[in-house]
Amino acid sequence: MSFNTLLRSRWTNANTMLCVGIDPDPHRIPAHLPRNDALFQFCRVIVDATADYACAFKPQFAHFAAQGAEEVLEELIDYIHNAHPGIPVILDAKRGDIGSTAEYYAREAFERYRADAVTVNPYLGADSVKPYADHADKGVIILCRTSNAGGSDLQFLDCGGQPLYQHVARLVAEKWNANGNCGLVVGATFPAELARVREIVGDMPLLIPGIGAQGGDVIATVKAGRTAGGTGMIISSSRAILYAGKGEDFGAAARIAAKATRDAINDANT
Ligand SMILES: O=c1ccn([C@@H]2O[C@H](COP(=O)(O)O)[C@@H](O)[C@H]2O)c(=O)[nH]1
Repeated sequence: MSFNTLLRSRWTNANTMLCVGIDPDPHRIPAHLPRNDALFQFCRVIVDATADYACAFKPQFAHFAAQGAEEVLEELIDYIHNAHPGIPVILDAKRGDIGSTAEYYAREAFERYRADAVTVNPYLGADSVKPYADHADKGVIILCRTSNAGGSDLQFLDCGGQPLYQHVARLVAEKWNANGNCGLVVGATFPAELARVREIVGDMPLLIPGIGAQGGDVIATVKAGRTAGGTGMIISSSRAILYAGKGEDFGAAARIAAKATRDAINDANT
C-alpha cells in the first residue's frame, strides 16, 4: 500500500495525527533492559506501547547510525511492518545530494530500510529530489520551515518578494509533486509560517515536529496546520514520549504520553 493510502487510513480509521518519533539516546535507555539487545528492545516496547495512537512512526537515522546500529534500524522497521502493518514508517534522514547519488539514497531508504517515506533536504534542487519522488508509492517529505531558530538564517532570505521557505513550498506544490507523493516539514514552533505554508500547498501532508520537548503549542499548531477537512498533519513528538518514564514502566509511561498528545491534537481540532 502507498504511503499516502496508509497515512490517510490512520487519520480516518485510527483517528490520530500523532507521529511517534523514535530518537533513541543510549544514555536514556532504561538500565534494566538486556545490555546486548537494549536498543532494539527499547524501541520495540515504545512501538508496541504507542501504536494505537500513532498515524506514523519516525525513526531518526542518526540516532541509530551514530551507534553503528543500522542493522537495529532495519530490524525495527521490519518489526513495525510485521507487528503493525497499517502504520507507515517515515525515515527521518534528511538526505540531499546530486541526482546520481540520490538514486542510491532513495534505494537505501525504500529498499534497504523498507521505509514508506523519507525526509529530504531541497537545497540541491529538483534533480536531487526526483530520484525519491520517482518512487510513486513512497512519500518524500521535504524540509521547508524547520523548527529550529537557526532555520531563519536561510529560510527567511528574500526570494523574489517572498521568503525562501514559501518559495520552497510553491516549488514543491507546483512543480516537484508530479506523482502526488510529496509532503513538507514545517515546525510547530512557527505557527504563523505553518498557516502560510498550508495556504500555499492546499491538502499536501505536513510533517510537523516541535511540540513536546521543543515547546510548540498544540492548539496553535492544529489551528494553523490543518486542512479544510481537518486532516493533513503528521504532528511529531519524540523525546516527550520516549522518555516519559525512566524505569521499568517506560512503555506504560510512553503510552500515556502518546494518548495525551493524540487527545490534545484531536481536542484542538474540534
Ligand atoms: O525542523 C525539524 C525537522 C526535523 N526535526 C526532527 O524531529 C524530531 C524532534 O524531536 P523532539 O524530541 O520531539 O523535539 C527530531 O528527530 C528532529 O531531528 C525537528 O525537530 N525539526
